[in-house]
Amino acid sequence: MTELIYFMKKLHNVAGTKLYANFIGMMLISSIEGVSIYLLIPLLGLTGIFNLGSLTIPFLDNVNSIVHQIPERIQFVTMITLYVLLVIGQAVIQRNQTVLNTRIHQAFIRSLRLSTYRDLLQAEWKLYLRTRKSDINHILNNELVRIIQGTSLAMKLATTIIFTLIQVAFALWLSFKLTLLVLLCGTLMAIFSRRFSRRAKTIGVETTELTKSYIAGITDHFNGIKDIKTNMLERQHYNWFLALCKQLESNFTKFAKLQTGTQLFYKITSAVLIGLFIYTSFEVLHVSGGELMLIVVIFSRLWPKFITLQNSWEQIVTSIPAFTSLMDLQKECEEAKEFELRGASEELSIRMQSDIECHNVSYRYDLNKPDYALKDVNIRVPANSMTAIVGKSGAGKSTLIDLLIGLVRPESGEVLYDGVPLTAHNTLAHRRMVSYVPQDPFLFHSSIRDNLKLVDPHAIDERLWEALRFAAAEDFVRKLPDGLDTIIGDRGIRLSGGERQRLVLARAILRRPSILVLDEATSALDNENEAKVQAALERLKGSMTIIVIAHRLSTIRNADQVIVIEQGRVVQQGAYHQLSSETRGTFSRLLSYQEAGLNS
Ligand SMILES: Nc1ncnc2c1ncn2[C@@H]1O[C@H](COP(=O)(O)OP(=O)(O)OP(=O)(O)O)[C@@H](O)[C@H]1O
Repeated sequence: MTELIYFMKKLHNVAGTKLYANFIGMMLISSIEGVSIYLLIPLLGLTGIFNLGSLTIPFLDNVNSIVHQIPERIQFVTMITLYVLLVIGQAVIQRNQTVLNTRIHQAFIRSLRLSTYRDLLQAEWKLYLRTRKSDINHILNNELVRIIQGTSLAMKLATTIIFTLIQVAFALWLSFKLTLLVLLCGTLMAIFSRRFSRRAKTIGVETTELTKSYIAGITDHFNGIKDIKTNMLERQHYNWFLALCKQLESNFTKFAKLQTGTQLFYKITSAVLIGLFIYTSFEVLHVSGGELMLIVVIFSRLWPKFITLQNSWEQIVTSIPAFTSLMDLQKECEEAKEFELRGASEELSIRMQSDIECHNVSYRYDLNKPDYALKDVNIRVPANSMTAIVGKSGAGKSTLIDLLIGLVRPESGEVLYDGVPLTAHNTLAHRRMVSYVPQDPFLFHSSIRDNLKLVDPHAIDERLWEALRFAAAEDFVRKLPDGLDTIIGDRGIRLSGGERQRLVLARAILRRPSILVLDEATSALDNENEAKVQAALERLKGSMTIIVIAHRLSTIRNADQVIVIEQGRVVQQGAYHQLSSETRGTFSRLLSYQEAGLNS
């Protein structure tokens, strides 16, 4: 319930006065519907089906006296015209209200999408270390839709409640005892229906879990489709998918069964009650035909409202787990917030002058476990030089880079830029100096030009070619039929691994960073292209700080400094030739493994 109120408040903030207009529209539609049905009674009276004058009830007395003021020859036509006008009026209002309702809900979904997306962008890297990307996709796709459905239903429910109350008041005026009896039955039914609502909530939780698994599964499978195809894993994945689809089907069927079960229950009760009322009225109380008609009208107007209320409530309850998912994600984002997107400067404001240092830096991914990814690290990365970080797989190289660029914060110790400790306040200003090239480059399904201009939307073609030349990518781009306008596919799938790496390197250079970080960024290059990239990096030395992680040690021969990490600790630090001459050191061992053709 708290979740529902929270999102209704958000809806109110987005829609403002339009929400009231929408509400009034819904009320008008329901009122006209009610009035036009009650108008049928005098209409039927005029046809002579029963005698209006025989009824001694206030509403019909008033209507009767108004009807008798109309000249007799046009009474019937006037009543029919009034009825038709009311129905047309209702249809016109209905159309406008539907459009307004769509506008409100589209604005609301946009606002939720934008705020969630912004919160995610503003969150620290640590949020992404513990959250599955597919869960984020799931919330931004499925759960948002369920939230909109839930809030929309809540609005309708509020209108139904108000309208039911008006109808109850009206019905009480027409027949106090009968209405009281209907209300009593309704209350008993509502108490009995609580078990339906509890069941609806359980189904809702199951829906969230199943759709989450669905999105996670298909994301994983299609990310790893090459693995699936090359290892012939299609059958296993198909069987998994089949089982999940069956569970989803069963979940939706369960909800449909629940809803129709509630409806059936209410309808059966309604038939039994109406039968009982008619029997008692006719046989025991000996009421007239007109009053019996009234009983049927009241009952047929009021009772379906109880069914609608119960059904809407069940649907709202099933969407509550979606509300909770989004609220949890928002809370996590808020706790992990590292900056405010609005007003954030795009400038590469600072340039590093002296060095980056780590003072006794230790880091653990999981504070509840004893294993440190890095322990007591003390290093210095001088400005405008090339530093290489080497070590076995899992030694802690990428973690060290993440700490150096402020993506994660040390558990203890400090990272300093030009002697100033990196803090929550200045991290982003420093990170703007960095261009990072990962091992698995990130490219969009768009043209080469768009992918490059992502970092500098105003860059002219000449600068794009210059960056491509630098990254040894000019030749292959020129050979492509559409050159810079070539569409490169999902994550650049239409290019080779080496071509992708060179494109991302060109993009990194285009930014003219103060610090260039290459995390295994040349691993997919052949010897010729690697030599070209090395020569380019050599030219850059002196104008920017270059930090390189490389498994292939030949690529770091020109480094000014090599840092060797083993099991999270820095075990050697110095110039390439100095370290290679320390025969008992880790670096010499790594070198000899590679020379012998073994993997480190
Ligand atoms: N997101 C994570 N959650 C938990 N542990 C992690 C995470 N990322 C890395 N680790 C652990 O931290 C340690 C250091 O990992 P890191 O990725 O820094 O090694 P690396 O030297 O870069 O390895 P590689 O050369 O294989 O990329 C490893 O033991 C790894 O299992």
